[in-house]
Amino acid sequence: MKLNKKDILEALKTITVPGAGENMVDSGAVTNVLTFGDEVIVDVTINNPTLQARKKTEVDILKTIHEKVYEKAQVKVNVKVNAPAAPEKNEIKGKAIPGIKNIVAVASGKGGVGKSTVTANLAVTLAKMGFKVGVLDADIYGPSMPIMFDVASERPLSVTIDGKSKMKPVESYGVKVLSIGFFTKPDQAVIWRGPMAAKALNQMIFDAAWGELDFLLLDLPPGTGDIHLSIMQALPITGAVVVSTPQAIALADAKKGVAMFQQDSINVPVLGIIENMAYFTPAELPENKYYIFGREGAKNLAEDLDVRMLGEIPLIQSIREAGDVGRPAALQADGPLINVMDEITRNVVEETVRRNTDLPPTEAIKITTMAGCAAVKN
Ligand SMILES: Nc1ncnc2c1ncn2[C@@H]1O[C@H](COP(=O)(O)OP(=O)(O)OP(=O)(O)O)[C@@H](O)[C@H]1O
Repeated sequence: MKLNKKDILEALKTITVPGAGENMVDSGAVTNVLTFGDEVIVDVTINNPTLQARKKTEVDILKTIHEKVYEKAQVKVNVKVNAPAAPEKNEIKGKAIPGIKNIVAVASGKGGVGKSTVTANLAVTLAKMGFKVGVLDADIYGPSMPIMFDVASERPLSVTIDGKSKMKPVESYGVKVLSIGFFTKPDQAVIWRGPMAAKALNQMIFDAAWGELDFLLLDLPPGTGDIHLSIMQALPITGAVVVSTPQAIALADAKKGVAMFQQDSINVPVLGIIENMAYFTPAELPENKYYIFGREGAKNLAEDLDVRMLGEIPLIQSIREAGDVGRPAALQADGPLINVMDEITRNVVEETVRRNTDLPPTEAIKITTMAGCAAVKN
């Protein structure tokens, strides 16, 4: 069949590119259409640089041409991203920390959704991939990293670096850990309020001997309170990952979490959403998936907010057991979590690289390639 350009343009007038109100032809997003027999090449330019936006544009064009013009048309879509001009001043806030390349905040709107479990598993997976990783547990309401890394009875030692006394993070499974939990008794209610907690956190960052780190994961307290603001003002946060479970109530809070980071005055890029406890898989029936808390809620939320869905973590008994005994489940030799965590971690690295390409380089945003990360190359 010989396709004609006019029919293609008419069909493309029925769809938009992400973020645009007008259809993709009238908005000027479609910059060229070429037809040869049953082949079509569509050049389209979009403003949104995310992988989802590019994929969605491509799929929408493909589907529309197949549905409205010719179902066997061979369609090639060239998506160009009209990258926003690099901001004049670096958007990263706070002082850059020498040696720390990326600070990734792990947040959740609601408590108990598994934010700390995800942080611990992300950390050990990044370390397995060859990255230098630190975890800073800033969850003043329930610091859980000392237990999750089996270092609850340890305390950071003091070391002298360049004549200054510094706090040496405790090391476990190749990950350097500092936690507000090291400075409180386990049974003591933590009633620190924002400024005090922020001061303690500042010390754990600026007065700590982290050494060289590719990633410092920051386990934030749940919610969107004052303490978050203090932390984000004090620290050069590269990007944030938001953890949610599939229930509507958790998703509503996750949405607030994403909105907090995206607020103009904060403007911390959201790397994506991770859905935890996405489905239940019993150990004896590893192929079965039971969506007990609802299905694809986080995926829909990610699409809605136009942020990346980084992956789904199942509800598995061994994840809870591993957390309780202080050996993150991602360290197991195999099991249902390994592939899932590898994929999510790769996605986090990918999004960090993408985000760093869009901003001018600073001390805080140095990872610009994924070279050296064997697992990422797979
Ligand atoms: N995917 C999972 N499968 C099984 N258990 C899980 C999973 N994720 C988290 N858990 C368990 O749920 C409990 C809460 O998890 P976690 O402490 O990580 O939540 P949190 O969001 O960090 O909580 P907080 O509100 O204290 O910050 C823990 O006992 C943990 O082991």
